[in-house]
Order: sequence, then structure tokens, then C-alpha cells
Amino acid sequence: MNVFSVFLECIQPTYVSVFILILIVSLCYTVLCWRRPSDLPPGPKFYPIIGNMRTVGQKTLVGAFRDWRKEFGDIFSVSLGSKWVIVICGLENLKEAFVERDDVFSDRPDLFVNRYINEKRGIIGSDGEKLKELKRFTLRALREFGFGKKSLEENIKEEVNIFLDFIDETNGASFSLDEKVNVSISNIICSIVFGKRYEYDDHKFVKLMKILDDYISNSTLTTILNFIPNLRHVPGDIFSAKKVLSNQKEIEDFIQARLDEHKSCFDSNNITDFIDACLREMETRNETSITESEVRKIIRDLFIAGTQTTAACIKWFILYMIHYPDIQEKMWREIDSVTNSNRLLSLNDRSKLQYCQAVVDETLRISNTAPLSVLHGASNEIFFKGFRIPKGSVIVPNIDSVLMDERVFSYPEKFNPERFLDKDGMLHGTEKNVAFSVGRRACMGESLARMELFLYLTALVQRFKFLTACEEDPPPKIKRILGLQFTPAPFMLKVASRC
Ligand code: HEM
Repeated sequence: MNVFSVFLECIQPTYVSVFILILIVSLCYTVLCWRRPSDLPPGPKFYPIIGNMRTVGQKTLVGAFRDWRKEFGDIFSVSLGSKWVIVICGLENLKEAFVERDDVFSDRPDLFVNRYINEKRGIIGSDGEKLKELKRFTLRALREFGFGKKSLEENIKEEVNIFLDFIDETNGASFSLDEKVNVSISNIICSIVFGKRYEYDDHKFVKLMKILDDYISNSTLTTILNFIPNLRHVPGDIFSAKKVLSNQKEIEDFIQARLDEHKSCFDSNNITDFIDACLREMETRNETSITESEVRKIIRDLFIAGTQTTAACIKWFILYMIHYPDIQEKMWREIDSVTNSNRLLSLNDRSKLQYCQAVVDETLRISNTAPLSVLHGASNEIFFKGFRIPKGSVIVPNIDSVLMDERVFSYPEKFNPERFLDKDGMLHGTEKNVAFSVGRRACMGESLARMELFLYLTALVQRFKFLTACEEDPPPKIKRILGLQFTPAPFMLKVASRC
């Protein structure tokens, strides 16, 4: 006799019938009510409870969104778990939503990622008045240490030189970039925030870079957790919730250790980096949102957002240069005409290097690093473009829908810097390049990222020719791995020195 039959015997048959009836009625009710309200943006058919989760699980989200845009138009809705997700596509619509209606479309939604990973803290996880205060403080403090200013140029150049030396030491043998690019780029943020840099063979730091990589790649699966958060309790961690949370903990432990080091020798008369500036703020102001747990998250945001994105762009650039040797040559000739091959470039050279600047914009566009940006949330119900968008829905700024749209950029899969030059060879049309998103929540690090990319890309081409690892082989495949961002699949290469 099994447990179920014992249970049935113990209760009155009438109670059983009532229980089963209630169950059937509520199931029917759920199935019948599981319809898209007619005033919501259109979208694909979906199943009760799981919504469109099955389709999304079969393709990448980006691929599914491209198909649905063709079928349902620029604004469509998708049902994922318990949430309505409204996807906004096209340049004008992005501006209209995130710039003109930034009062409604600038929150972060209440999802697994924001509740359990961001804990609604830091820059990425906060909203409203607290976000304003955190952003104001963070930008002011970062600028004290050169963030986004020309004074940071020397730090960046130092890192560029170390990176060039690493490549030089490969002596024409084939190699892979691994996490060297990540360490190099991360060092720029580390020097501002922690006041120190790390060597390429610092095992602890390299391990941290790998954890960061893991964190970014595993976050595709967290999308499912976002919409059905109870899946985090499924044994065996098949949805990677425990892995993402433990990676998150390792990153924050590393940051906390730097905070503790700074606290132990803090001197308010000698403020040398961002952590010092935070400690000063905590010491001198009572009414401040800058608490230790907020600072830990702010640094985590800068660390993740400031490392992975730019490093991925540099890897994409090198990969594309192997495919497009003529573009390397064109860049090199422009650089040579300005420097006569006898000095390193500086940011002051930017205006004389229009083609190289167009290459930076084309790299940002084609890398398509954050194709679906960071998810937003609707703080109120709003009628947008004739559709009702319910309060609390998840809003996707679909950056991919602009960067890879052939109506905006012809032959979008082709690396073509000329698309950002006018007939006189001057930079133009860069406002269509929404790689950093638009509006109130647009990327805080755009100016730093642009400085880094200009100095790295030009120095790389000035010093090396990028080649396939084996002369007879075709260039490595352009394969995109989608986690929180698009990263190129690891590839081997070789360089020939130009000097
Ligand atoms: C190629 C490099 C980069 C790209 C493509 C990029 C792209 C983006 C995108 C698409 C967003 C989301 C905007 C939104 O929510 O609509 C974002 C947010 C952010 N980025 Fe970047 N980013 C880059 C580099 C950086 C760097 C170097 C830093 C700083 C060190 C940085 C710091 C941030 C921060 C703090 C946010 C959150 C802003 C907020 O929530 O209000 N990013 N970035």
C-alpha cells in the first residue's frame, strides 16, 4: 500500500472529490486566463506557466528576438515565467523610450539577478534617488583619480606597453590571448579603485579573471532563473544558481580584502584611490548612502563592467583584423603618416586619425558586446506607441536590433569602418552606434572605454601584423558565445613584428 492510498483512506471521499474539483477548476482557470491581454504589444504564442521559455531555451535570446521582430514589429511582448517582457527595437524607439520616457523606463526589474546577485545595491542594481546619489558620488570620486580624463592616459599607455611586450615575447609562435587582455584592461580600473595593478602571472588575480569569465558565461542560464526564481532550489544546480552565487561571493571577497587593507592604514590627509575616497565619505558624512555594502557592489560593478566589455572588444578587433588584413594596412599607413613610425600615439593625435577612430566605432558596433543591454523595468504603467506596458514589466533595450540592422548599417556582418566616414574621410554617423545604450542608464564608462580602445587598437597595429596561427589555415571562425555579453570563442593567432 503506498502513501497516496493511505492518505485517501484517511480522508473522507467527499473531501477528495472537492479537492480534485478545486484543482481542476484552478488549472482550467489558469490555462484560460493565460492569454496575452489585447492591449499589450503583440508577440509569439506561449504555453501556460512557462510562457515562451521553451523557444528561448532552444535558441539564443538574441536569435529568437531577431525572428520575432520580423514577425511582430519593433515592439513585441514575450511571456517568460511569471513576467511580461517587452522588447523595444530600432534606433528611434530606443531613444523615445529610454531618453524621452526615462522617467518610466529607467528602473531595474525585480528579478533573480537584481534580488539575489545585485541585492538591489550598487550602480547597476539601484534605482531612483539612491541611484542618483550613488552615481553622483562615484563619478565625482572616480574623476579625482583621472576616470574619463586625459590625465589617465599615462596609466593606460603603461598597460598597453606591457601588453605589447607580452605579444612580442611570443616571437612569431602561435598563441592565444587567454585572460591576458582581461588582466591588462582590469589593471586600469584596479589602479583607479585599489591603487594597484596585477602581473599577468599573479595566480590569484588570474583565477579571479577566470571566475569573472565564468560568471559572465553562466549568466545565460540565469535568465531562466530570473523568470522562475524557485528553480534555484532544484538539487544538483542544473540551472547554475549556486555557481553564479559562489562566483559572486569570490569576487566580493576579493573586493572586501582590498577594503580591509585600506581601512587598516586609512589616512584622511592622503587620499590616493577610489576606496580611500569612499572611506573619507563614510567618515565625514552621516547622511550618506555610501555604506560599506554599497561600496562593495559599486566596485564590483566597475570591475565587471569595466573589464569584460572592453577586453571582449579588443579580442573581437584582433579576430577581425586576421580576417581583414587590408584594414590593418590602412590603419598602419594612417598611423605612420602621423608618427613616422618613431613614437607612440597619444589621445591628442585622435583628430588626425579619422580612419582609426572609425575602426574603434566599427569594432564597438560589430562586437555587439551587450546585445540586449542590461534589463530595465517599467516603474509605472504606460501607453507607449499605442500599447499598454504594465507596471513591473521587464523592458529589453534591444541594442542588437540597431547594431545588426541592415537598414541602419548595410551588410552588418561585414567589418567596414568606412560606414563611419563621410565623403571627405571625416568621422560621421557615430550617433547611430548605440553600443553603450542610450538614456539615463547608458554606460557610465563610455569615455574611459573609448580612450582605452583608441590607445590599444592603434598601438597593436602600429607594432604588429595579426596573422592566422598556421599560414595554410583559414582565419579562425567568427563564433559568438552569449552569456551576459557576446564574447568571441577562444582562437589561436600569430603576429609578425612591424619594427
Ligand atoms: C566597450 C566597452 C563597454 C560597453 C560596450 C559597455 C556597454 C554598457 C551597456 C550596454 C550598459 C547598460 C546600459 C543600460 O542599462 O541601458 C552599460 C552599463 C554600465 N557600464 Fe558599461 N560598457 C563598456 C565599458 C564600461 C567601462 C569601462 C565601465 C567603467 C569602468 C563601465 C561601467 C558601466 C556601469 C557602471 C554601468 C551601469 C549604469 C547604470 O546602471 O546606470 N562600462 N555599459
